[in-house]
Amino acid sequence: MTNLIKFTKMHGAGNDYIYVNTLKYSIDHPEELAIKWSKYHTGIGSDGLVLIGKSPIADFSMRIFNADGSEAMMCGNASRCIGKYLYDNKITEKEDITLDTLSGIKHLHLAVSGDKVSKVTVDMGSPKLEEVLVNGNSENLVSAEITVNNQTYKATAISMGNPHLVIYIDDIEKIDLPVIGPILERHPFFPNRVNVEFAQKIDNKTVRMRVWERGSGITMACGTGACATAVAGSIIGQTERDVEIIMDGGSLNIKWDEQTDRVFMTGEAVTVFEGEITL
Ligand SMILES: N[C@@H](CCC[C@H](N)C(=O)O)C(=O)O
Repeated sequence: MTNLIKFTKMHGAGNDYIYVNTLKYSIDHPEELAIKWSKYHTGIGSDGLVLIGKSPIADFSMRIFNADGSEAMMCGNASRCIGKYLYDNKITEKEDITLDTLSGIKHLHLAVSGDKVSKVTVDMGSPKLEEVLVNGNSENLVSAEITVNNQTYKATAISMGNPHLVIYIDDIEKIDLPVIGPILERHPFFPNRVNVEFAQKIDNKTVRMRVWERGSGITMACGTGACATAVAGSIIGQTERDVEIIMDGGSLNIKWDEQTDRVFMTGEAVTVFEGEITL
């Protein structure tokens, strides 16, 4: 008997995932499917696989698998797309949704135009300084030196529920991301690997950022990475707390609220196509 799974391909600023509603279709080996389906030539093609499910403590749940099959704690772009998926497919009528993730419950606020969601704001919670491992000791990196390929950068490590290494530089075009990204992803400071963002300040409220994602490589955008970039920029005095982060595939507005310490991410969510695939 063939087992046909209905999926939806969606993107947020070009960060593209395959979405499966596990309330209808059960998926019992997502790590393998994320690898197989993410391949552009022999699969569906994506940055990874996202499973939408039920939760005992929130309206819905999200699980996210990178293109290499590793499971991630959080995904900013996927949380926005899930808001659109649920509302556009009439699975919920709510415009405020709680989402159970491996990094806690996230709140989504949907901007609806007609009967479709155009933008989503996600309360990403409070950022933390990510602990890195230096000579066996746990340390924080805030504008601290990290050397790769004989080049020293000033880096800040931030957790947005998942780990990020943010490096502000003067000219982002000078970075050979396909070469340096994988080296930094597996730098000994990060035994569990890390997402890497190179950022260039345009002005106090605008940053150009490129990302090398842990487990997926170069992606067109990264929601948690945009949040980490905004937080790092503010901590090291490069930017204000309300900024536009321009990535290869589009931009996100990130606001780090001074009163609550919470980070709010706002951006688009787009449905690309739907399809069916055999397990
Ligand atoms: N693209 C995502 C983050 C996906 C997970 C990341 N690669 C990790 O392993 O932590 C986003 O939009 O936040």
